[in-house]
Amino acid sequence: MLRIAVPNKGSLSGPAAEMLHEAGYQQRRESKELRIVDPENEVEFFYLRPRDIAIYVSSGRLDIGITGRDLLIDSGADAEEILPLGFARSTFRFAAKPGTASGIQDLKGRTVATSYEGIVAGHLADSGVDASVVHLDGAVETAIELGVAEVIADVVETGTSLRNAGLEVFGEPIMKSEAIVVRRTGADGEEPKVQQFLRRLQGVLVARTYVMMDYDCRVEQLEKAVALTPGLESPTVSPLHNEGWVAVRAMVPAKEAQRIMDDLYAIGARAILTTAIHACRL
Ligand SMILES: Nc1ncnc2c1ncn2[C@@H]1O[C@H](COP(=O)(O)OP(=O)(O)OP(=O)(O)O)[C@@H](O)[C@H]1O
Ligand SMILES: O=P(O)(O)OC[C@H]1O[C@H](OP(=O)(O)OP(=O)(O)O)[C@H](O)[C@@H]1O
Ligand SMILES: [Mg+2]
Repeated sequence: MLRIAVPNKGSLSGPAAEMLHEAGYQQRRESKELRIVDPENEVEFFYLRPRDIAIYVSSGRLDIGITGRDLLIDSGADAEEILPLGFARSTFRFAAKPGTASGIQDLKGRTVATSYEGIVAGHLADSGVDASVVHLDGAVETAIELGVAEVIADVVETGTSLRNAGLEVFGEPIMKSEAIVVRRTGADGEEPKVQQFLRRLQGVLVARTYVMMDYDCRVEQLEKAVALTPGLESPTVSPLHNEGWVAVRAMVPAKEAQRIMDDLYAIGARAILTTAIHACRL
C-alpha cells in the first residue's frame, strides 16, 4: 500500500484534497481525521502538518507527500521535489518599513523575524550577511510594529498583508514556491505505484489547463488551422462527408481557447467547439 502525506491545515490543505479527489482518490470526510485508507486504490493517506511532511517522507516511513517548496527547503529534510502542482503559488521576500532597507546588504547587524528560519538563515549565509534571525510562528508582519524585528521575511501572494501592515518588499525574491510532491532523496523513482500516482496527478493538471477543441475546415486551410492548434503531439484529422472539408480535433491551452477560436473562424473554420477534459493520461 502506498503511504502518502497530505497537509491537514492551512493554505495547502483544501486544494491538495481537491486535487486528490479529482484524481479519483478517496479523501477524509472530517477535518479531524488523521489517516484514512483507500482500499480500492491501495493507498493510505496521512493528514499531517504541512511543515512536518518533508521530515516524515525523508524518514522513509511515508513514500511521498504533498507540501510547499518553501517548506521543503526550510525543513532541510533529505527529500526532493518530484512534481510541481501549480497551486499555493507564492514568493518569499524580505519586507520592512519604506525607506529602511533596499537590499540584503542593509540587513547587516539587524534582526529579521520569520517563520522560515531555515530559508532565511541559509540565504543570509549564502550572501555573506551577518544578521540575527528571530523565529515567530505566524502573523510576522506585526513584528516590526511591536519592535521584535526591523525586517521580516515571509510568504507573499497578493501583498495585502504587507500593505495592511505598512510594509514594502525589498531586494530580490528569495524564492518562488508552490505546492509540490516530494519523496525521499534518491528513493526508487520507477516504483510502479508511485508512477501511477504521479500520472494521475499529471492527468488532473492537464485536465485543468487544457480544453478539447473540435472544428471543421476546408482542406486548403488545414495547414494554417493546424498551425493554430498543433495539439500536444499532433491533431486528429478526419474526412467529412462533404467533399473538400475535414474535421479537426486537438487539445489547446484553456487560457488561449477564445483567441484560437477567433483565429480559426477568421481563416474559415466553422462549427468550432470546445469541451472540458475531465481526466486524462498522456
Ligand atoms: N497566502 C498564501 N498564498 C499562497 N500560498 C500560501 C499563502 N500562505 C501560505 N502559503 C503557502 O502555504 C504553505 C504553508 O502552509 P502552512 O499551513 O504552514 O501555513 P498557512 O497556509 O499560512 O496556514 P496557517 O498559517 O493557517 O497555519 C507554504 O508552502 C506557503 O508558501
Ligand atoms: O500576500 P498575501 O495575499 O497577503 O498573503 C500572504 C500572507 O498569507 C500568509 O499568512 P496567513 O494568513 O496564513 O497567516 P500567518 O501569517 O499566521 O501564517 C503568509 O504568512 C502571509 O502573511
Ligand atoms: Mg500562514
